[in-house]
Amino acid sequence: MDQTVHIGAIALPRLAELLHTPAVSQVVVLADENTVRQCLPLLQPQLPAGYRLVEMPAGEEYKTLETCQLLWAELTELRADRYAVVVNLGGGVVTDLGGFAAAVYKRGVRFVQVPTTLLAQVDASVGGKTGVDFMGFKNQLGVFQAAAAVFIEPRFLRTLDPRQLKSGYAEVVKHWLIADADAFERNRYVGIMVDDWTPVIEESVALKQRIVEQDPLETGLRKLLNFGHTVGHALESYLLQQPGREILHGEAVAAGMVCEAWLSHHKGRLSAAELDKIETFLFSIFEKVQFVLLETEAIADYARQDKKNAGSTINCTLLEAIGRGVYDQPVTLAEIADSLRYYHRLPG
Ligand SMILES: NC(=O)c1ccc[n+]([C@@H]2O[C@H](COP(=O)([O-])OP(=O)(O)OC[C@H]3O[C@@H](n4cnc5c(N)ncnc54)[C@H](O)[C@@H]3O)[C@@H](O)[C@H]2O)c1
Ligand SMILES: O=C(O)C(=O)C[C@@H](O)[C@H](O)[C@H](O)COP(=O)(O)O
Ligand SMILES: [Zn+2]
Repeated sequence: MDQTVHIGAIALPRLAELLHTPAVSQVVVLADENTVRQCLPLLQPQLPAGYRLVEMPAGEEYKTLETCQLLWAELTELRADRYAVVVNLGGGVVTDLGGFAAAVYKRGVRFVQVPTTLLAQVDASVGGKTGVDFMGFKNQLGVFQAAAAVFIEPRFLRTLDPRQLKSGYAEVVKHWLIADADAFERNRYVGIMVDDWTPVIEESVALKQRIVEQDPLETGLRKLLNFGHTVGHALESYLLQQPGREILHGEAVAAGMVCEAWLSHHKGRLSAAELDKIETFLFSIFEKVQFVLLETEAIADYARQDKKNAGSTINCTLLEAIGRGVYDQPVTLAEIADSLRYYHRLPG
């Protein structure tokens, strides 16, 4: 998967070059209610006159097929052809949904990603996974489709809520844990008090791209990028169904990484000392996700829909060491529930 990623002050001018060519018939910007207010003003000078804006409500609960229809209706009313370009301006919800909707409209129009959260800049906008949630399961419908290009402007992060910044940081930590022990060591005393995110974004994107290039369709190696997500998605999916118990994707992944680090230790792969190091670090940044013991089975049950599974075998990505992930490791539903009980017992 060949995907050009522009990072820094050069990004938005490069996007303008792409959009101001005769090969582009129409430009449709998809943004959510917050990125329209907070991010569109920075992007606007780079857009051609006559672009159309589609505004969607913000939040994971709107990452649905129904919301895709807003974009499909606008494209259809515009009679947009295959030379149209969809510009996804927002966090991972907008980039996942907008990428999917563009990939399906007339069997595919080009889209570009302009990620505005840390999570979308270090992870969601890169690598071509697009999709929406369905029947309570995360990213249940989707396609692998590379964006025409990705334009990352770290200045967007200036208006981002600190809780959202932390959520994105979980995916950065995930990248270190699966493939970069040195970065974990260098950064574990820094935390999220970062002035300029550019180097962190550059390193994370490069690491993700190295993996995606080798396995764009997730037949093997790419499953490393799913560390923390077997349990993380189960927790996120479960809590999203519970009114008033909102959880952010990165918060669920952080909890999932603790559980899956424990599973790695339980399976004899990861040392107790490294498990402790990971836990200590994650709890220095993330608050504990709250659930009651009675809920563990119901949460674990969501893992039966994980996309890495083969038949009834739940395949998890585990760690052999900090910086060394290993994929396709079978775990049982009972072990997943045990990992949640372990997490529940931890102080915090
Ligand atoms: N495709 C992938 O590879 C991939 C990778 C990781 C996560 N994801 C998906 O990404 C989604 C989470 O993305 P997210 O954390 O960006 O959430 P999000 O898109 O919901 O954005 C978080 C919130 O921040 C607001 N916002 C966005 N940019 C802002 C800015 N610059 N200033 C102020 N507010 C801003 C949004 O309106 C929203 O309310 C999940 O659905 C997850 O499954 C996909
Ligand atoms: O890019 C990937 O591959 C990932 O797994 C990145 C994850 O951080 C991301 O949350 C992804 O959307 C998960 O995909 P899914 O296939 O488990 O739905
Ligand atoms: Zn993720």
